[in-house]
Amino acid sequence: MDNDILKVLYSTDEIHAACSRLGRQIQKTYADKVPVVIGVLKGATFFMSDIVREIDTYMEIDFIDVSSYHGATQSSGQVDLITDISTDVAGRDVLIIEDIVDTGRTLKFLMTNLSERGAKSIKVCTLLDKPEGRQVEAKSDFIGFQVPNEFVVGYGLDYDEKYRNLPYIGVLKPEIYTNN
Ligand SMILES: O=P(O)(O)OC[C@H]1O[C@H](OP(=O)(O)OP(=O)(O)O)[C@H](O)[C@@H]1O
Ligand code: HPA
Ligand SMILES: [Mg+2]
Repeated sequence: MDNDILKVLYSTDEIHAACSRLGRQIQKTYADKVPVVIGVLKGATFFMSDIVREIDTYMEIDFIDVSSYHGATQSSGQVDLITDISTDVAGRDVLIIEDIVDTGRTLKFLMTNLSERGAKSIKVCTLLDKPEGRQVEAKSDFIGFQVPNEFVVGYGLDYDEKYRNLPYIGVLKPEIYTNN
């Protein structure tokens, strides 16, 4: 897999340091609350499992599976809800955990969906923010890194469902997706 990577953006150690930093910020924000922390599948799997262990407060965790890239490097423009959370979020403080905010469509969909169900507050923590990709407004409260407008993979992020298990985050060589 390493041969398919143009450049490494964030090493395992840098990702771990970002999780610690974000965890401290989140812990302060929710010190006297019991948030519902929702990981967005599949991309946020590894980030979710690492970050919640950096936050020493009571919390509940749940997962929601939404999809819009369907293995491609461009958003289909349509966000599909594959599997819903099982928690009732009415009146609850919700923290969404994302791997990346790119066009902003997934986050906008989630914010609308969760606020319609009566969440008391909704905050967003994303490991990666790609502001140049934005098509709709979407703001995060806790951000690990700002990435350039390139297609990135690893640590949960996929191309064609692959590369999620890379332990670092890198830019995929364009010939990998332009040849397919
Ligand atoms: O800001 P956006 O342009 O909406 O992109 C961000 C979303 O896209 C990816 O999910 P994807 O649809 O690829 O599903 P996956 O997590 O299962 O790979 C990623 O994990 C984010 O959830
Ligand atoms: O750059 C990206 N890489 C992988 N998945 C993504 N989903 C949105 N943007 C990206
Ligand atoms: Mg994907």
